[in-house]
Amino acid sequence: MQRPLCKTGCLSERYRSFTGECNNRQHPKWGAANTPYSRWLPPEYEDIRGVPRGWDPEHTYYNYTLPPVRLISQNVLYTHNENISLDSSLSHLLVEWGQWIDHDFALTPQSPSTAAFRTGADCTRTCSRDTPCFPIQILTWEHYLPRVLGETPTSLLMPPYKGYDPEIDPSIANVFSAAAFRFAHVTVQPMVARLGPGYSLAPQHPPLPLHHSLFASWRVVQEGGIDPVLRGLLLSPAKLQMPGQMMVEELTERLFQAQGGMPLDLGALNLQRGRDHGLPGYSSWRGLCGLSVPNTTSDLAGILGNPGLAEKFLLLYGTSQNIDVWVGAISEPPLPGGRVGPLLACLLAKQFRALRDGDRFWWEREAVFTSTQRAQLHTVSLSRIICDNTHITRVPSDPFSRTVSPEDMLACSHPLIPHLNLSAWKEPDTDPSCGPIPRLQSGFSLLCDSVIYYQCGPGYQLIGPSSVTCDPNSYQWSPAPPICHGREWARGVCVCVCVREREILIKALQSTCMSLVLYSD
Ligand code: HEM
Repeated sequence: MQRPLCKTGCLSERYRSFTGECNNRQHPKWGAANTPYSRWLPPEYEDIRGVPRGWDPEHTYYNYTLPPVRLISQNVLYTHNENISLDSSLSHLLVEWGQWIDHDFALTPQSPSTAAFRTGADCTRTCSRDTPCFPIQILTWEHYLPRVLGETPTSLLMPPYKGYDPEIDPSIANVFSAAAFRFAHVTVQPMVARLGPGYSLAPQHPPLPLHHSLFASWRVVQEGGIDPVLRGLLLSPAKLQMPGQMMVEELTERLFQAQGGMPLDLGALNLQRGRDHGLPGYSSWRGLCGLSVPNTTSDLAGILGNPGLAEKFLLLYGTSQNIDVWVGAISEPPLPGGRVGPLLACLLAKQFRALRDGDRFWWEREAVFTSTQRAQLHTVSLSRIICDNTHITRVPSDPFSRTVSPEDMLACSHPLIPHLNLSAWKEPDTDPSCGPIPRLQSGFSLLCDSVIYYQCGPGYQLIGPSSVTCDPNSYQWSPAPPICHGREWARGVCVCVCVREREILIKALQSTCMSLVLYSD
C-alpha cells in the first residue's frame, strides 16, 4: 500500500483529512478509509486460503462440526414481534445513534465517487478541511457509551483522557465490525413509530413494520419528512435484550423482504460474517479480555446466568470454544447500569478507547481547541441539534433517556437545551502588523498562524492567490488578496458577476464570459 505524503504546516495541524490519512504522522494509513481491519487475535479459517469456518459441514473443530448459521438463528435468536420487553430507561434514539456512528466507523466506503453529497465538490481537493466532528465525539463518548457499557465499567475500561498517543492504532478491528458492535441488533424495535406534531399518532403516517421502512427513503419524502420518524425515536423505548427475546422476526425472517427477492436473516448474516472474517470462537475472545473461559456446561451456565441457554448452545456447538463470538457475547447478561455483558464491554471499550487515544484531532486534546471552545462544546446536546435542524419544537432534555409522556418534553427555547455559542470560534478582525484581515465576498477565509487561506463558495471561482501572508517588512498582506467571481446563466446568455470590483479583473471576467456564451450555445 502506497504511503501517503503528509503535508506540514498550520492547516495540517488543525484539521483532519477527508480520508483520515496522516492523522498519525508516523503511520499515515492508521485509521484511514479503505484500509484493512485490524486483528486483535489471529484469524481462524478452515484452510490456509481463508475458506470460512463451517464451509465444509463435515469439518470438525475441537471434535465438533459447526452448526449452520440459520439453525442458530432459529434456535437462539428468533423472537415474535409481539414478544418483546421494552427498555424502561433508554430511548430508541440511542439505538439509532449506535447504528449511525457504526456506519461512520465500520462501513468502509467503496464508492468510486469523490464528489460531496450536497455541493458536488471534489472532496479530494476541497473537503479535506473538515473540522473535527466534535459534537459526535462528545455525544458518543459521554452520552452514548456510559449507557451501553454502564457507568462503572465505562470509568474502569475508559479512564479519563490523558492525551494523544501516537503509538495507538485506532483502526477498526474485525471483531468490532463483524461482531461486537452488532450487539444492538437485538435492541431494535420491530415497528417504526411515526408521530405528528405534539407527539400524537398521525393517521396519515401510521407506525410501520420495520421491513416496510428499509430502503424506503421515498417515505421520508412523501410521508411527512424526517420529523415524524425523529419524534417516534424520541418517544419510543428501545427493545430490551432478554433471555428468550433476542432478535425480532422483522430482522430474522423479513430483512429486506419488501425489496423483493428472498428475505434475509440478519442474525444468520452476522454469524456468517464472523466466520467470513475468520473470527475465533467465543472462548478465545473471553481469554483475550482476561475473562474466565468456560470449560463445562455449568461454567457456561454461570457466565450466561441461564442454564437453559447454556445447554442449547452446547447442543448446537458441542463446545463453548466453537460458539460464534457475536451470539455468545450478546447472550451474556448486562453489567449493572449497562446493556452489554463483560465480553462486549471489553471489546467495545477497547475499540472506542483506541479511537479516542489514537486520534490526533480528539476534541479534548490541548492543541485542538481552546479551553473556552471546549467548555462551549460541552453544552452540545442532541436535542439542541434536533431543534436546530428540524421543525420539532419540543424535545427531551436527555434524548437518549426514555421519555414516557409528551408532556415531559421541553420547548426548544428552554434553558436546559442550550445553544452552542460560536463566538469562541470567531477569528480576530485585525492583525497586529497588517491591520484588517481581508475577507472574501461569496467565499471563506481562514486565519492560521499568520497566513490567511481563501476558498470561494460553490459556483464561484477564485481569482488570485489561495493564501496571503502578513509581510513583516512592509506590513502589507502579500501577495494582494484574491476575489471570488461567479457566473449566472440566464436565457442562454452568460452574465458574469464580479464580486469585488477591480477593473483588471472585470476585464478578465469579460473575456471568460465571451467564451462561456459560445459554450452555452
Ligand atoms: C434498523 C435496524 C438495523 C438494521 C435493519 C441493520 C441491518 C444491518 C445489515 C443488513 C448489516 C449487514 C449484515 C452483513 O451482511 O454482514 C448490518 C451490519 C452492521 N450493523 Fe446493523 N442494522 C440495524 C441496526 C444496527 C444498530 C442499532 C447497530 C449498532 C449500534 C448496528 C451495527 C452494525 C454494524 C457494526 C454492522 C457492520 C457494518 C460493517 O462492518 O460495515 N446495526 N446491519
